[in-house]
Amino acid sequence: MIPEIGYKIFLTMNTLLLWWWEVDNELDKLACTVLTISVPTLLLLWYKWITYSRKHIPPFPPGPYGLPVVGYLPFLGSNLHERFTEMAHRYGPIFSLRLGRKLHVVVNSIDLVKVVTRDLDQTMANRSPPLTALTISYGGNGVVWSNSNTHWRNMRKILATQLLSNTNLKDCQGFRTYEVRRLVKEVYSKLGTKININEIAFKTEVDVVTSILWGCSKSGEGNDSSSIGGGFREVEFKIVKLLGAPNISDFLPVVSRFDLQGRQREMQRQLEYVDRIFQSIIQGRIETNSRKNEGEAEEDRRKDFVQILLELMEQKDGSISLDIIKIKALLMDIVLAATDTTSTMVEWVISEILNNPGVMRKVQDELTDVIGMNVVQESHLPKLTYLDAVIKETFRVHTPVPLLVHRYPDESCTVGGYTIPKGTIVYMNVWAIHRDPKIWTNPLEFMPERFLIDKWDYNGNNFKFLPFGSGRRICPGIPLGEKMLMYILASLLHSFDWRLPEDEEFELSDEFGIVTKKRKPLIAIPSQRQSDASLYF
Ligand code: HEM
Repeated sequence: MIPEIGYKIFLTMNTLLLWWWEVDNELDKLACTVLTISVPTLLLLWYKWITYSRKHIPPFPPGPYGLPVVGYLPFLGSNLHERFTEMAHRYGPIFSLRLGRKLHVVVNSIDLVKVVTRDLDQTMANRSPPLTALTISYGGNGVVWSNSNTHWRNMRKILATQLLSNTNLKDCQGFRTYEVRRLVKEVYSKLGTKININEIAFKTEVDVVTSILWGCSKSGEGNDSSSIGGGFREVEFKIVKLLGAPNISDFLPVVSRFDLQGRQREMQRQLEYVDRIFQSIIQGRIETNSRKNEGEAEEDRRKDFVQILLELMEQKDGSISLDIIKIKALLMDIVLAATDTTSTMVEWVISEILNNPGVMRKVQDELTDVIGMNVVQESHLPKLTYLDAVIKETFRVHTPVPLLVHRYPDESCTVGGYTIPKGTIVYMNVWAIHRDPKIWTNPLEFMPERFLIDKWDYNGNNFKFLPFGSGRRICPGIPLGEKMLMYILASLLHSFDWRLPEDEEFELSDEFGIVTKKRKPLIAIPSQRQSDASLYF
């Protein structure tokens, strides 16, 4: 049977060959010869090229297998930063995992973070906002979730020159002093009672930030007529939780319109709450401005950020294109980025100080030396080097944004010898770097002294220590964040002794989110530390 089939194939080939060479003139014969030689040669070359390039395109980073359709999603668990660190021990400093349809890559070493944020900073500068982030950022119209484009550059420029410049921060010193003094006064009125540290720090930070943003809408220092309101902390906590929670709609776009977990709807509700506040501030300001234009007497006051943005919006030279949506998106970014991070850090620092009596003693000794029997002022802050080291050590151990905000390459690239295809979500696990025993001695021990040796800052140039990120997407709010942390902590620790309530369990575990917080809120009891009661008013 088989020889018969072989014979038939041979006959067919023979017939085809005879037909191929059946030509009448010399020119056709030449064409046949050229084709007979060139087609197999080209095929051979093409085959060689494919096998060569397959061998020379680096592979994807190693990683676990997942299930069809959902990938590794069901196995992730909740504390992503810890899970990713465990996986790095297994798969190496760079690994990949498929979540639904999307490839995710996690980078866990200083060398590779340097590649992402320095060598490939431009390629990796985009974001791919989750759907909840798109909702809360008015469609990615702010800074945090915007791609690296002209709009993003303009927004960062406005932040750097109009909001966070040295001059503006200096001009706003009065707001900070007022709110921090108010905090001390409030705690003084509650001596001996249980206080939720995050709650009081959050309120102070929100009041400072909103004063800088729209202070001129407040009818005077201390008058809360345009305050963002008591319910805002709960709303912000929900927003931050939703931003960090995995959403099936992001991983399986085919089901996204059903919003199976209800996360986009929940975020929409939070947006509506905050939007009502922004709308009333902006609308009120537009009306005030138009009354001024009609000749109403103008007070000689510094311009707040909302006023600056509205004036930029009116500029017709086309250098910056702003509209009300973009203004609201920028306000949202600032309020969200500045407040929860700062209050979370105040809570972690005081927790670590309470957990380490030796550290508490040294902090208080320094405060006594530098400030003595006076009210804490911003001019004291640069002299508090030990407190500064305590804050940095807390950033290392309890990194509040442990995976930074992910990057999203706009073209395929190579990191650590592996291919990262265009459109991969890239996380930088700075939490793992901050606890890497190859980099830090006794990394799990709280030792502020390590930050007294050498010069450390938050500018993302020392890749061992990146609590604010690095590269072009580094946090622009460092000057304000750093100042507020020092000021609130110095004031709370100089004015009061703190102790833990006996009936409350104290522990230091965390709960993952885009801002990773203390799992159990810190409750502490203040007592008066300064004999002079006038220091509290
Ligand atoms: C303790 C306080 C703060 C911490 C720990 C913190 C941390 C961070 C981190 C880790 C990032 C992401 C960086 C990256 O992706 O590489 C970030 C981005 C950002 N932060 Fe902060 N931040 C703080 C305070 C502030 C303040 C006070 C502001 C504004 C007034 C602010 C505004 C922003 C903005 C707008 C971005 C997005 C930058 C971009 O995508 O280009 N942050 N922050």
